[in-house]
Amino acid sequence: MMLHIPGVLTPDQVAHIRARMAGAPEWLDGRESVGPQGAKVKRNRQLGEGTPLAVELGQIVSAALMANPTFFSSALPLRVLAPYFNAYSGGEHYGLHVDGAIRAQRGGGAPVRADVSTTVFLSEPDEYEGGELEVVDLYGTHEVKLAAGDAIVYSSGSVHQVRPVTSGERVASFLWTQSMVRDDGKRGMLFDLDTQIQKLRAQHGESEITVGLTAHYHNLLRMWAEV
Ligand SMILES: O=C(O)CCC(=O)C(=O)O
Ligand SMILES: [Fe+2]
Repeated sequence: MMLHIPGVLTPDQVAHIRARMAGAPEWLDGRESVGPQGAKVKRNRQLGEGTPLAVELGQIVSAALMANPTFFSSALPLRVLAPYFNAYSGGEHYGLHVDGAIRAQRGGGAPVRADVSTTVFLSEPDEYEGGELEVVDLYGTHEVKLAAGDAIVYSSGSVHQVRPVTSGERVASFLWTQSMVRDDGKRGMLFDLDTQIQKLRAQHGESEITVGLTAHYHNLLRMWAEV
């Protein structure tokens, strides 16, 4: 499942994050945070993991995502890893790769299984050329380039890449989530069911039918969720 979630961050939050990141000494070569396969195709910069600045800005992004009902319903988050921040310019890119399935938590804690990948765009599409996030799934290749503050949520099992940024600069935040529902197909079905129940409730109010369907949703969650 791939889902575009508009307006995860407000324009003020985007402006604040960008002002804090601009010219910060914490920017490092993105190859420092990947294994040998990723390092061959990765050319970008990232805010140093665990630096006070990355932690401070990461908290804004995590809090906004966790407060977003569409993110919650689509990702069904159990554990959310601290967000990262990246920047691409001057032809920088991140070639075809897959995100590692198991990720250590900074500062200890149980490892997290990456089920859902999220990119929150921090640059407007007209600020740079190229830089599309291309996600390959069963249905083909999907090109994603969203407004600043919008997020894309996709399966961490998908091969993907960030196309070279040929002019301007693309900055973004990205993170991994372990979902209560590991399987992408089941998670997608739960999201669809929840969305339809919400629409039914909005159009016709609460009724015996919405209560019955909500019971069905929770019974599926009980069957499929790990907590
Ligand atoms: O910048 C993005 O949209 C995604 C970055 C990415 O795929 C990664 O760092 O693993
Ligand atoms: Fe990736």
